[in-house]
Amino acid sequence: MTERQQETEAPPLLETRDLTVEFPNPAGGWTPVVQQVSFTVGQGESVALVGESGSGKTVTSLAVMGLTGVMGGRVAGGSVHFDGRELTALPEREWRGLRGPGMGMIFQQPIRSLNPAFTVGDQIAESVRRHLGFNRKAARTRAIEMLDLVQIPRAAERVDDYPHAFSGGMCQRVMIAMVMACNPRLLIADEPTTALDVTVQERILQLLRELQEQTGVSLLFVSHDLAVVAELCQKVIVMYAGEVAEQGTAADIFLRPRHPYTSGLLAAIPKPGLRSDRRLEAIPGSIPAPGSWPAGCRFHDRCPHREPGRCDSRHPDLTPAGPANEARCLRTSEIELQGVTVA
Ligand SMILES: Nc1ncnc2c1ncn2[C@@H]1O[C@H](COP(=O)(O)OP(=O)(O)OP(=O)(O)O)[C@@H](O)[C@H]1O
Repeated sequence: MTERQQETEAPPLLETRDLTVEFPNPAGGWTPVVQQVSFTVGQGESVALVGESGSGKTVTSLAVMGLTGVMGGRVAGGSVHFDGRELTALPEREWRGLRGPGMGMIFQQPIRSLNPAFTVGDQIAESVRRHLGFNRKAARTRAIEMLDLVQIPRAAERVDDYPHAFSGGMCQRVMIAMVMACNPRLLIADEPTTALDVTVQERILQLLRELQEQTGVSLLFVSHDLAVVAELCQKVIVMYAGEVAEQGTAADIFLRPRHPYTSGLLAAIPKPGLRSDRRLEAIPGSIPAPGSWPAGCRFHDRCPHREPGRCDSRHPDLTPAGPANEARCLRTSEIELQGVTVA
C-alpha cells in the first residue's frame, strides 16, 4: 500500500454524523438550529465551514467542543467522534481532559477571550499548568516559546504584558499561542480574522498555515468569507439554514459549485485572488430563521434556478454531485453553475 493510500484510509480525526442541535423556543418546546450535519476532518487536514450569518456554523463547532449545554441548547441527535471516541454523551469531567490537549478553539474577538487582569504569559502558563501539569517555571518557559512561535517580537519581554498592550492582530496571536501551547490535535478557528484589517488578516492566515505545517494540527476553520477559505482549506462544507448544502474539495467547490447557494456565495464576494467573469451580486433575500425554514429546499425562495412545484415541495437529500462533491439540490445535474478561479 502506498503512503498516499494509507493517508486516505486513515480514520478521520473528527467525524460528525447526523448532528442535530436544538435550542428552547418561547412556546416551551425545542427548535432545531442545526440538523443532521455530517462531515469529517482528517489528521492534519484543514476544513472550512462556510455560510452566511445564522447558517449554523458556530453552533456546529461549539457542539464539537461539547459546549452546546453552556449556550442553553442540547444535542438532540447524531454523533461526534473524535479520535475514535464518541463525545456527545461524554461526562463534563472527561471533557476537561479533552479540551486543551485534544482540541482548542479561537474566536473572532480575541480580546474578549483574554482576561484583562492577568498578563498574557500568566494566561498561557495557566493553560499548560492545568492541562499538561507543567510546573510554574516550565510553564513560563513554554509561554515564551509559544509567543515566539506565533511570531510576537521580543517574546521574553512581552510575556509580562497585559492584553490591553496588544493590538487586535497581536491579541489573536496570543490566543493562538494559548490554544497551541497544549499541543491540540484539532484547532477550531471561528471567524478568527473577521474583526481584523485586511493586512493583519493575511498575516494571521499565514501564521495558521505555518503552524499547521510545523505541528500537523488539524484545522476546522469557520468563516463566511470564501476568499479567505480558498487560501487555507482543502475541504469546504457549505451550510445553509442549519444543514449542509454542499461539501467537497475546495478545488472542486470553487471551480465548479454544484449548489446554487455556493455559486451565489462565490459571486457575492469581492476579493483579489479570486477571479470571476460575473458581476458582483449579493444573494437576494435573507437566510430563514430556525423554526421558519420553508418546505422543500430551504434555499428555494432565494434560488434563481428553482422549479416551482418541485423545489418548494421536496426536501432534497445530500447526494453525490461531481467527482468529489455532495450537494443538496434537486436540480444539480440539470443546471450549469459558474465558479471562480483561485489565482
Ligand atoms: N444560544 C442560542 N439560543 C437560541 N438560538 C441560538 C443560540 N445560539 C445560536 N442560535 C441560533 O442558531 C442559528 C445558528 O447560529 P450560528 O451562530 O451557529 O450561525 P453562524 O452561521 O455561526 O452565524 P454567525 O457567523 O453570525 O455566527 C441562528 O439562527 C441563531 O440565532
